Amino acid sequence: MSLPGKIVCIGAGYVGGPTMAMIAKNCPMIQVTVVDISQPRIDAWNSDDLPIYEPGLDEVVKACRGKNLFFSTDVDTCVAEADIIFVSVNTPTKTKGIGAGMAADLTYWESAARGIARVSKGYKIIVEKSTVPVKTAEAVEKVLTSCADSFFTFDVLSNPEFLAEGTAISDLAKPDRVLIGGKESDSGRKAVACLASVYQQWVPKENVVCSNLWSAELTKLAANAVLAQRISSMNSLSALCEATGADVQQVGYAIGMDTRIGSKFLNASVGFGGSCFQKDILNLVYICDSMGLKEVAEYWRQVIVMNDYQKTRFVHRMISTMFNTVSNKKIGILGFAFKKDTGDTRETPAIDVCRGLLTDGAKLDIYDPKVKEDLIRSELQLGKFEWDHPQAYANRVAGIKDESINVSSSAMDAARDSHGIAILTEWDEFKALDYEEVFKVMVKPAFIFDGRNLLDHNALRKIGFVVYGIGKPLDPFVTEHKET
Ligand SMILES: NC(=O)c1ccc[n+]([C@@H]2O[C@H](COP(=O)([O-])OP(=O)(O)OC[C@H]3O[C@@H](n4cnc5c(N)ncnc54)[C@H](O)[C@@H]3O)[C@@H](O)[C@H]2O)c1
Ligand SMILES: O=c1ccn([C@@H]2O[C@H](COP(=O)(O)OP(=O)(O)O[C@H]3O[C@H](CO)[C@@H](O)[C@H](O)[C@H]3O)[C@@H](O)[C@H]2O)c(=O)[nH]1
Repeated sequence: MSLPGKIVCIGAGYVGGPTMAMIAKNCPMIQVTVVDISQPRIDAWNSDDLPIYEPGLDEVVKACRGKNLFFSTDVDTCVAEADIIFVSVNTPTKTKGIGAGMAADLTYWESAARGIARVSKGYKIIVEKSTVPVKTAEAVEKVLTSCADSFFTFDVLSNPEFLAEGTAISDLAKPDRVLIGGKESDSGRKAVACLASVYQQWVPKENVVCSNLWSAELTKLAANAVLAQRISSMNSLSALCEATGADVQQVGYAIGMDTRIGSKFLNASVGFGGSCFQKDILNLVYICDSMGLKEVAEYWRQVIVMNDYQKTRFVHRMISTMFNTVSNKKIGILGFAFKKDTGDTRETPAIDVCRGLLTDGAKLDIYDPKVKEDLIRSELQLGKFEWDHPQAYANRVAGIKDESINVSSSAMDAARDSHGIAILTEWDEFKALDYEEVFKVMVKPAFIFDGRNLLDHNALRKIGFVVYGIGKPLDPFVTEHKET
């Protein structure tokens, strides 16, 4: 199967940028262009300060940019010239209308498809890279057939992306699998083989899996649902551990040794975040509901219910431990990103925890090594699901007062004069802090609420801290959690 000459990707985001950089790196004979409607984003991709932080990304981009990797806002020309068009635009949760708060908003997808139809001639392969509801390929096909020139022929493939942020480059370099779904027709099979040949430049053949279109679309939602379900399962057990004196890390370790279960994704936490898990599960629940599968919808909905419960539980635990009031108390928030090694704050549990504390009158001092002050402030003011809608920054949430929030440039500054510290992201640098010094600068009793079970709790207790860890036996000082 001959390789394509030119690939374009519509959407220069967390997926489009790194994925295309990896294709460019491994396929020097292919010209890869990433296009976007956002001029600032493209400018950043063309600069030394890339728009996203991802370990190893700078090196890959710098090695290929200007050779066979390009970033451009000239969407029409690049699409017209490409043999394969990846579509990696955002597919956020709808904020209004039918399915608001649940269904995927396909506005950006449809607009990309109409753009392709407008400028395309000859034969092209259109690849769904965005996470989309099952049967989106059918809708895309209808848009392309009704809007395009009669000289345009195409195949639509589903090639969902499974990279995780923070490890995107290593995930892309050695993916567990690459999944390609296509139509079971001659043309569909050829298109699948063509895309597979691109990945096979660096991914072993046996790791490139082919399926029908609908299986590939559903697999993406299912994979995220199952991963998130494991975390919610452990988080539910963490509440039981605290009630019984069991230790969720010991439980997770022992069940993970069962090879049928496996050890990954069993860490209880303050809650899962990120742009995908909640959005994709809500989408799955909406699809099940739409198909009349109420019990199935309810089953998956519980994964989100448990995640929300965990974030609320953490805030309640903090407040009840600090003598049932945080009013006017300074609290240091260490970590705002949804996980370490990323500056991404989309759906980070820190938003809900911070809002919960602010509602109870706390003064927050927030530090994250990779998240800038403006982003922290706007995240705390945006309505639910609005982060992925470009127009949303105009509609700030009323009631969050800027003066209740300070953003510091070091963990020590955030901790100074605080009554308590909450660890909300598992950044390595929080493990290396000098906690003797931290203890000295805090108000006593000094509380640490470890939302990631990152620190050595016994060592902290020896210094004098009162410590709460998710799902860990309770410090005698920590009051029993009571729902209010
Ligand atoms: N972030 C992840 O780790 C991840 C992983 C796997 C899958 N996904 C899925 O991939 C998709 C993209 O996610 P992301 O995190 O990269 O989003 P993102 O918001 O970072 O990037 C999307 C980009 O698409 C651009 N865009 C929107 N409409 C456009 C159009 N018509 N023409 C050109 N550009 C357009 C936006 O300006 C934006 O820069 C989503 O469906 C997401 O669910 C994300
Ligand atoms: O044991 C665990 C593992 C993760 N998390 C949290 O879960 C969230 C998601 O983490 P992770 O899955 O590592 O990052 P994402 O970048 O959101 O990646 C997920 O979502 C992507 C977008 O769909 C998929 O491509 C990936 O396969 C899938 O792992 C983060 O808040 C983590 O802190 C836990 O609380 N406990």
